[in-house]
Amino acid sequence: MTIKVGLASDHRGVHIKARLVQTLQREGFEVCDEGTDSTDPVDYPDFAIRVAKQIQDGKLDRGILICGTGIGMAIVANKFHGVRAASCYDEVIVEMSRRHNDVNVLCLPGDLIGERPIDELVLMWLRTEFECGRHAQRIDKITALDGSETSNSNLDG
Ligand SMILES: O=C(CO)[C@H](O)[C@H](O)COP(=O)(O)O
Repeated sequence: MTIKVGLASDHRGVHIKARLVQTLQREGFEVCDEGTDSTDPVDYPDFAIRVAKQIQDGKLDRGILICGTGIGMAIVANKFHGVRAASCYDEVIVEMSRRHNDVNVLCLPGDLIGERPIDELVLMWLRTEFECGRHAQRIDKITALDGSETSNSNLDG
């Protein structure tokens, strides 16, 4: 089954996004490019929302968001149910984000990652499986927090 991947960036990640769109299409992924498409300054929440909402709604399997640090994108994306977003770029952290945390939205720091082998890093992330096992019950506890912001007995201790 073809994996559907949504990508979005702000002005600081637009060049990396353009490169990744081409790489992922070449590698056989179904790619949904949600902008931005120029280096004109934009607000990263507007673009994180476009991808995170589709993950929440089951229309995309994975998301890749790029801003200067990856942090703002991750903060926004994690507001959406079922989204597990993390800002990472180191090879070990990127791999672990899949194996232990089942991260489904990879947030990249465009300001830092320009010289790194970004294609290999992202392809590795897309192809690394969640280990399940003991990690699955932890993900279940995270998922249980979705929608329970106002009366959350899970946070009482
Ligand atoms: O990294 C980011 C958010 O986490 C943004 O890319 C960054 O804050 C944008 O800053 P500026 O408007 O100065 O380009």
